[in-house]
Order: sequence, then C-alpha cells, then structure tokens
Amino acid sequence: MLDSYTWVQILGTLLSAWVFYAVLTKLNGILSAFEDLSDCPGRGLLWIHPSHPMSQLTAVIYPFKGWIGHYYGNFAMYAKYRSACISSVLVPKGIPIFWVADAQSIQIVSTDKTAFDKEMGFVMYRKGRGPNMIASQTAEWKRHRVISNPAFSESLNAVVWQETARGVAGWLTEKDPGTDSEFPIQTFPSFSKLALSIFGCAGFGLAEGSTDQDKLLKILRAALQNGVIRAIIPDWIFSLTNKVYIPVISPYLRETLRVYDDLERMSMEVASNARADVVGKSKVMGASGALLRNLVKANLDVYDNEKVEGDRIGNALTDRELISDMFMFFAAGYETTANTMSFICAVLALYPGIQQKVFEETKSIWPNGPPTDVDEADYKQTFPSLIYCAAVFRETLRLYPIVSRLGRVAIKDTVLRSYRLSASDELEPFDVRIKKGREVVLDFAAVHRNPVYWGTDAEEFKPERFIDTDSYRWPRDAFLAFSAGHRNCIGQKFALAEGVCILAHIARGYQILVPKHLRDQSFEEQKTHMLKWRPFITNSVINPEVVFCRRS
Ligand code: HEM
Repeated sequence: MLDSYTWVQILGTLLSAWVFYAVLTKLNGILSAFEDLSDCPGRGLLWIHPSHPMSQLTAVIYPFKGWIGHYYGNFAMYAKYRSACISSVLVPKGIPIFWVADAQSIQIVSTDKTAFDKEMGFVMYRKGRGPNMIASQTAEWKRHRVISNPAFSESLNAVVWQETARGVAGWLTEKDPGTDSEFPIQTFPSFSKLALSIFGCAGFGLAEGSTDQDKLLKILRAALQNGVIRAIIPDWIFSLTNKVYIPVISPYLRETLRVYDDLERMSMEVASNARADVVGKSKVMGASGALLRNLVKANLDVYDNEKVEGDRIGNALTDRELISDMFMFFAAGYETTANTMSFICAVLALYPGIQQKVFEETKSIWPNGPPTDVDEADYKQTFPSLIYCAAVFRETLRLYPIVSRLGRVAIKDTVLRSYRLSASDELEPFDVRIKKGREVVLDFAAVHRNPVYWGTDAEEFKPERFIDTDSYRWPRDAFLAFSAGHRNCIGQKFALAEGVCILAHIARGYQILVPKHLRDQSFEEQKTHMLKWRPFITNSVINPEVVFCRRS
C-alpha cells in the first residue's frame, strides 16, 4: 500500500515528465520551423499570430519597433534584410510565417487558388454571426460572391454617385454654422454617419429616414467594437457568464450579446421589408438597393424546393447567412470609407498646396460651385474628369492603407519566387519554399512603400504618381489597398465613386485646415498628431479633428 507522500511523488514525476515532453516537442517544432525557413532572411520570433484579434489590441507596443511584424514598420525590415520576402517563426504554433512586400508574389498568392487560400483561423466576422462572404473559403465563399457580384455594376456606381452628391450636400449644410467662420469637424464620427446613409440608400435601398440611422450606427459601432472581445473570448465563457453572475464580467459580456441580438433584430426588419418588395407586395425599396434584393432573392431560394435539394442549396442563402452578409456589408460599406475620408482630410489639411490643386480641378468642372441637383448620368460625365481627386484618394490609401496586411495559407507545397538586393544593389530573384499549412502575410503597407515600385521618394505624399502620362503608367499591381486576386474588395468601385465625390464636393466649397491648437507646432509635429492611427478591424485615425472654412 502506497502512502500519500509516495503518491504525490509519483504524480509530481509524471507531471514533470509531461511538461518536459511538451517543452521538448514545442522546441522541436520551433527548430524544424526554422529549418523550413531555408535561406529566407529575417528569421525573427513572433509570439502573437499576425491575424489574431489580440495582435490588433497589442499593435501599438507589440511586435516591438525593429521586430518583424511591427505594425508601423512599413518597408523598414525588408530594407534592413535587403529582401522583398522575410521570415519569422510563430512560437505558439511552431510554424514559419513568410512576410511578402513583393507585388508580383502577392498577385500570385492572391490568384493561384490551387496553392493558397485565405487564412481563416481568426476571421472575426464569422464568430457569433455565421458564415458570410468575407469570412468563408472555396465553394462557400464563391456562393456568397456569385450572389452579390451582379449588384456591383456601373449602374450601382451611378446610384452611389448620385446618393453621395445628395448626402454630402445635406451633410455640409448641417455642419456649417453659416457664419463665414471656421468650424471644427470630427472626421470619423461625421463620415461614419454620412457613409452609412450612402451605403444604406445605394446598396440596400433604404430611403433616408426609413430606418433610424443613428440607432443603426450606434449598434453597428458597438458590434464592431465588441467584435474583438467576441472573437477572443471562447463561447463557453459567454454561456457560463450568462448562467452564473460574475461581477463586472457578466454585465459586460451580456451587453456584448445584447448588442448582437439588437443588430440581428434590426437586420431582420430591413430584410423583411426587402422581402415584401421582392415578392411584389409592397414598394418599400426604390430604384437602388440591388445588393439587398440579390441577397434576399437568394434567401427566398432556400425555401424553393425546385432549386434546393437536401444539403445542396445551390446559389441560395440561409437566414443566418443572409443576416451575416448584411452585417458584413453594412460594416464593410461604411467603416472603410469613413476611415479613408478621415485620412484624406488630415492629409489635405497638412498639404495646402495639394489641396489647392484639388480645388482647382473641382473649380474647372463646377465653376459656379458644386451642383445641388445631380442625376445618375452625372457619374459618367463628371467622375472621369476628377483625375487629381482620384489620385489623392489612391495616394492616401497607399501611404495609409486601412487594411495593412492579410493572411494566406499554403494548401500544398509550393515555391514562391521573390527578389532581394545583391551586394552590387541589383535585384536578384530567389525561391522561397513554402510547405503546405505554412502561412504568408501579404504586407500591403510594405509594398506601398517599396521603392522598387514607387521610387526613392516612396515615403512622400505625391498624388501625381497615380496619374498616367504618355511615358508613365502607375504600377497597378503594387497598389493593394483593395487587396488582389479573386478575394479583392467587391466594393472598390463603389468606394472610389463615393470617396471621390465626397472629396470633390468638400474641396470645392471649403478649405480644410489644421486645428487651431496645432497651428503653432512644426509640420512634423502636426503630421504626427493628425496622422496617428491604430489598427481596429480597419486602421483608424486616433485624432480625427480638422477645421473647415467656407470658400468665398
Ligand atoms: C476605401 C474603402 C474600402 C477599402 C480600402 C476596402 C478594402 C478591402 C480589402 C483590403 C478587402 C480584402 C479583405 C479580406 O480579404 O479579408 C476587402 C474586401 C471586401 N470589401 Fe472592401 N474596402 C472598401 C470599401 C468597401 C465597400 C464600400 C464595400 C461594400 C459596398 C466593401 C465590401 C467588401 C466585401 C464584401 C469584401 C469581401 C470580399 C471577398 O471576400 O470576396 N468594401 N475590402
């Protein structure tokens, strides 16, 4: 008979052996991950997965400055290692991660469906709401995309143009105190409301005022803000804190669930109005709203026995998928534009010379001020002439992309050809061997500052680089603000039409200035303050204030 002391000794020995074995296995995994890096330079250590929501929460401090993966590093680490592909090992998973700032490699990774797929481990949009376009892969993703694609046509862009012109005029009237003096604008909150209203009208056919925009915006913001928490905390903790009251934690997590319930209820309301419209029982929706109509039609098909057999749902959407796609589109359709416009306003306030050129372009098109009554045909007539405005829009997204990086996973062993600088500063190709299951980070922020594509002045804000001339064509493959390949942004033309229209209307009527409290600071200090950002689902400016002053 063993006494309790002996039992403790046996259990202690077994536990130590298990810990020893676990540490050895982990170490072995990390060492073999280093072997898999072959001669790809960098070889850094990473403790948090670059796509994990936690990496957004820690972004400001970790990965540290000078480490591979640092959120604000741009091209610096690639320049240091003289290579467009660098490597690191993710310690918790014991796998290599390859970081790519090479436009051609990114095009290959984004288009070769047989070799790479979207990295889905931590896609936040999926959790708690179900599958949608942005958070699915392969056949499931294709179904969502095929359903939505036809809505993203030139006619939608024309509707977007018209709704934006109307929306921005109303927005400016509301903001302008009418005293001929300067007035402050909090860019992100203001543009959020404007962009949500434009998306609601153009994409979902929601006539202005048909839904409570403020309420919807509040719920969407809360859902996005709690999205990181929702994604990080396991479902069982949500269930537990729902059943057992834990002070501070239970109220917070219950509030998170309530926000999602409210959002779901609101989306159902919007969907059932659209359903009535699709089956011809009411005329709630106007000429716009093709996107919501497509989603709702696909949802009705789920109940159509001729189109759906058993598990095969063809090109139909279940109720959960419909709600999930609606949330995803709402979020993607306003947050992205609001953040981009906030960066644009900050940049224009900082660079008055560039702002003057935008003004002159808009003045040549609208000598008597921005039009008050715009129809859909105006898109075709006016948009192509706003060349400098479009260049400002793209140049802002080049230096301040609102999505700086995305993950891909290799679905088979593959070889990626990248390049590095030789001792004589020549570009020399080299092969990066990537095994199945290994991950690649498409580092858009780094490509956007890679001098191979953008020249030695890549760090400078220069919209002209996005204007083609007889002897120059801007490098399309190296502009990745909307991602690349088949998983690129479905709404990029929508966003361009909307962003250029907002920019042109503001610049024609108003000067955008640096806030008063920054005026006695140096340009660099103003720039650091106004363009400070942090990643939060999309990258957001931290100090979103500028000043508008009506032009005489
Ligand atoms: C300046 C504005 C915008 C930027 C910079 C932007 C950028 C991006 C990027 C980088 C992606 C790839 C995301 C990923 O793979 O995880 C993406 C995907 C997507 N975007 Fe945008 N976006 C913008 C505006 C919009 C708008 C206005 C809409 C809707 C009307 C939209 C809808 C989507 C959707 C649905 C996807 C998922 C596509 C797929 O997975 O097939 N975006 N966007």
